[in-house]
Amino acid sequence: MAAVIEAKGLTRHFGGLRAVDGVDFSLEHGEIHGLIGPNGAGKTTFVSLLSGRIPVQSGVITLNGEDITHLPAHLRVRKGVAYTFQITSVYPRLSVFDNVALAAQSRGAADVPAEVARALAQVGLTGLDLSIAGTLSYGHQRLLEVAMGLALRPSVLILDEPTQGLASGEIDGFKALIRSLVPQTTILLIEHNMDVVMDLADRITVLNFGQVLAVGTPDEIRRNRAVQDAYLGGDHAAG
Ligand SMILES: Nc1ncnc2c1ncn2[C@@H]1O[C@H](COP(=O)(O)OP(=O)(O)OP(=O)(O)O)[C@@H](O)[C@H]1O
Repeated sequence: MAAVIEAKGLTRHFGGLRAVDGVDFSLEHGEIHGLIGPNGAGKTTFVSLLSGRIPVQSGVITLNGEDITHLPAHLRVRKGVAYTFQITSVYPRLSVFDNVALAAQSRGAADVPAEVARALAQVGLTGLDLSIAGTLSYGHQRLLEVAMGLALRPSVLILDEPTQGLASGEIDGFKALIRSLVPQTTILLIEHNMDVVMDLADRITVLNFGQVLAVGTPDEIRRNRAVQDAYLGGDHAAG
């Protein structure tokens, strides 16, 4: 498999804090790649660097071989990299339809209503078009966020803790959704729910103190001693 996104030596410090510290990373076409690590390990900062939400201090990011290290976030979206970040990206006073329509319009979709219907069907929110987004359950707002990401028709979809707030009965549906998206869409998934990430991911990267602790299949990661130590021992809580 070829890399769709590659990062080399990616670094972002906040003052003396090494949030992301020389990370090498490769996202292969069509895979579901889990990104895990204890709280504060640098996961959100790392994907924010990939999406262009915050600037890189040093290192290089390539997308299909093209250097995008300094490309503004909206141009990365246009090139197919969509990052659905925490719930703040949903407009709570707008309808479900309008939220997804904004995303579809932003990439110049020809038939916005059809695009909205497609994205809502993919995440299982059909029928809630006219609901005001802010009145949805938290779990449904997370799915709405995914629908907004899908309306961008991304080749890479970065999801930051998408199952947070989902009821356990909704998690199976979410897993089926993610599986239905690959291989057309490549998925990078920050996930605290170990069962979800172990079940879904083809490969997992573990960050710890801003650095890559391990990369491997779920089985390899489960058996990795350094990973076990980072989660079970150490001086910070498990994520
Ligand atoms: N804008 C910022 N200014 C200063 N420090 C920051 C900033 N953003 C993140 N940090 C710090 O960088 C470190 C990495 O944070 P980050 O949110 O990337 O970790 P994370 O692995 O996503 O954590 P969590 O699992 O808790 O979401 C933390 O110590 C955090 O406090």
